[in-house]
Amino acid sequence: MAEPVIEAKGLGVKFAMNRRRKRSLREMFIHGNRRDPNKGGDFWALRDVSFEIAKGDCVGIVGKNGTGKSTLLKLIAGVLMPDEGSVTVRGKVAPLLELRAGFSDQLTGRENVHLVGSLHGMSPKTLDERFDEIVEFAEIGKFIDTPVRHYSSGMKVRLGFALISQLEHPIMLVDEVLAVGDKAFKQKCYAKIQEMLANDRTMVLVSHSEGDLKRFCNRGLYIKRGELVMDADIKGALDAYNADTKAETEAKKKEAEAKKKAEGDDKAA
Ligand SMILES: Nc1ncnc2c1ncn2[C@@H]1O[C@H](COP(=O)(O)OP(=O)(O)OP(=O)(O)O)[C@@H](O)[C@H]1O
Repeated sequence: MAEPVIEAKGLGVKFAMNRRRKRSLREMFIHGNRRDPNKGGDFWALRDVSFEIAKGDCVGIVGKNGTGKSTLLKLIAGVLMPDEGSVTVRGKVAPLLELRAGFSDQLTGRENVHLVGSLHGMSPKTLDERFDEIVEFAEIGKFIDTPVRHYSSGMKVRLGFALISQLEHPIMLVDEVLAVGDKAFKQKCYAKIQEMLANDRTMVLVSHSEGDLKRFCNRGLYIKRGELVMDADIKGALDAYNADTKAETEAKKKEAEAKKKAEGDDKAA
């Protein structure tokens, strides 16, 4: 049997709860330059996550906000190192993470396309040949010579997608990108992704859109509080996630009703 393209074994990442954020002047004035010890400490954003992804698979990662989906993509992309376990990726990765392709705000769209394209291994010749196609796909027009900091989030995503989808790398990582584009752009992205998957590429997609996940993915990983609780076909993973969400909503509703009733009983007494 062929080796998996992506292989995660016992993956774990922990973050410092209160470490990386700089303090505002106001907070420094109130608290001094000391950290609040109660807010410190580490927490595991992902723990003991193991799975294998075969060539040609399109895997959707589902789960609530803050459960570790983007963290998992960053581990696969190699931009984050695990604290436990390992991830082996066999092949080059085209990453479209965090609604941008790694663009620098102060550079123009044109400069970014050349810089980021070459960082991903595109030759100057290929970049020149494909430049017009990239700009046309992104519908950026004359704004290609404007610094990216003046772009709307939709424009950044369009240019990022147009560039990264030109890479011929066998593995594509996509984080919530499809949520940002307008309807017409989404249709173009769908067609492009279908084309890439038809060419036997492997894709890992993080999305909160059930429609997008069902459209592309044959498999689903459901992550709950940093743990992989379901590795199944996409319908199975979504069904498990939806069932948990429904149960949580009902439990919260019951809790609120009980609280309201107790308050009413107190008033009546
Ligand atoms: N660099 C970091 N430093 C500290 N904590 C982090 C860092 N990156 C992520 N986290 C925390 O790790 C947890 C998982 O974050 P992650 O972005 O992976 O969640 P997610 O499932 O992708 O969420 P969403 O659906 O909202 O995008 C969250 O609690 C988040 O606040």
